[in-house]
Amino acid sequence: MKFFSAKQIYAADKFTIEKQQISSIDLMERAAIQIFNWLHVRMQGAQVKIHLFCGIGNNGGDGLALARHLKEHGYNIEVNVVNYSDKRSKDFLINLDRLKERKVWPNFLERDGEFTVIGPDDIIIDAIFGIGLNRSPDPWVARLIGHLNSSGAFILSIDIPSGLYMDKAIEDVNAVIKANHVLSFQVPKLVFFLPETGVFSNQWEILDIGLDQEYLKDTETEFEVIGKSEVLPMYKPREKFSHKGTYGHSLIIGGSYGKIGAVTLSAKACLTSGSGLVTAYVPRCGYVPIQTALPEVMVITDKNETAIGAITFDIKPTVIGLGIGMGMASETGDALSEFLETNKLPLVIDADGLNLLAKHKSFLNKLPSKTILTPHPKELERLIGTWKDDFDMLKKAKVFSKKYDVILTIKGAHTMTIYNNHGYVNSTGNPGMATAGSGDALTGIITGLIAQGYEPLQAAIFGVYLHGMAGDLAIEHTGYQALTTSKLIDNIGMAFVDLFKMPEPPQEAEPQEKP
Ligand SMILES: NC(=O)C1=CN([C@@H]2O[C@H](COP(=O)(O)OP(=O)(O)OC[C@H]3O[C@@H](n4cnc5c(N)ncnc54)[C@H](OP(=O)(O)O)[C@@H]3O)[C@@H](O)[C@H]2O)[C@H](O)CC1
Ligand SMILES: [K+]
Repeated sequence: MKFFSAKQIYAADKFTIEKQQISSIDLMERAAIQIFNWLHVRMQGAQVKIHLFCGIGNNGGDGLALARHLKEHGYNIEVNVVNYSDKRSKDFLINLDRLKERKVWPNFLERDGEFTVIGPDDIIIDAIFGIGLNRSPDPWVARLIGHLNSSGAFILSIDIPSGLYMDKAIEDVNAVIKANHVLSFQVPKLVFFLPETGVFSNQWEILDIGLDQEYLKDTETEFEVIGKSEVLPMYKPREKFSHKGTYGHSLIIGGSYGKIGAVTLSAKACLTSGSGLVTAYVPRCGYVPIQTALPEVMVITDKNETAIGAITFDIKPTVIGLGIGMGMASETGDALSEFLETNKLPLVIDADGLNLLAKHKSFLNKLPSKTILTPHPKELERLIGTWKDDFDMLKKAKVFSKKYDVILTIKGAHTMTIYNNHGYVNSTGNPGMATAGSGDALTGIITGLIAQGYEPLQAAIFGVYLHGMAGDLAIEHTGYQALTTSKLIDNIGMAFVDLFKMPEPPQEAEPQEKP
């Protein structure tokens, strides 16, 4: 699914209105009915106090239309118009009239007014600002937002938490609604996925308001979210008349004294994701542990006992995963430098491999085209320098990726793969995966996919998805706390199987009539 800019969403509205021969008020009504149905299915007429806070634009219009439906179904509502501007939208005004016709009289909140008291068991509907926010809210609106956030009431935001911009960072974190749930129209918003802004949408879901599918399909976007429907077409079925040579030979290079486990996990994940053969290249101290833990994996040892001192081998691997548990010894740096001089094989580089690249920036020029780098934010900072905010980070990551022609897979709650000015944001995974060795497993999976013939970009995107899905399947039995990387690896197989499972049918809501 793509992430559209506010401008593209407005254009989609316009296109839909023309093509479906409807008016903008009809689209707003669709949106409001969808939200009403969502609430009605859950509340079943319960008389909990619902405070609606509506701006003066179309987000506010959605809120007023919702208020009308709630009133008609006997809900206990109080409507507040947050009067932050005189420039009221046409559809806001139409809905204000429709509400007054039903004898609902909103409170108009002004700069110096008092705010209503809200109990912790009440519900707040946040329809103050939508995707049209383009400057900091006035201090009194920020104060109102603070008042709502501190009420303890459940906050349901319409489209986007008020105070979040679509395409830039927040100036004042106290002037943003902290939503318990967001009902967003038609398409997800990138800000739900970025670390600094994602915290304002605890949970979110998309409501289909019938924007033109053809328009959405044909419009190019910079970022997209990766789910099952994006990765399924990438899957390469196994041939009946194939053998282990068909699926490539992965070489995992890394390890140092005390960190041989990292290579063990990576090699196991690589094998489990389907690599035909896997060899580990480790210092001598790694020989016995890996041979004992992983009988399927072959081992080549370095001349050194405790840290890699030369990367030379006489096998012909398809792809190399490099850096896990490798340490930063100067002789390891020299070995990497020498290896990169002649290496032509595809590379996946993680952990200390990345730290060595950051320490010796000249190494970056020696990487083969489309090398995959898998940094966590701290490793990324060592590579690209500091950033002001998430948007600045994405800009710098794109520049770096272009400069060195590398694929950047930036690990986080929503791991993002950046290449060729495009960003792929992963949707699988969970907080349990913040555990030792999780990144080592990811390197192994991506390496294993390249071994099987996946293009590097596809391997990075698909590998991140599978890794997250394996973690999601594993926590069904472990919970977050007890999830270990070994258990995640045990679920890689089921993550492949899950690709072919049909999604659960959506819950049917009671349809509502137009006014
Ligand atoms: N296709 C869809 O997704 C649909 C979405 N709908 C809803 O419409 C909103 C977007 O509505 P819009 O009217 O464009 O914008 P807002 O409601 O977010 O804001 C209203 C205006 O407020 C002004 N503005 C912006 N920032 C500030 C500020 N800090 N202080 C005061 N005023 C501000 C701005 O106008 P200006 O001319 O003054 O710049 C905004 O235009 C979307 O989020 C959905 O909820 C439709 O209902 C259906 C289709
Ligand atoms: K909102």
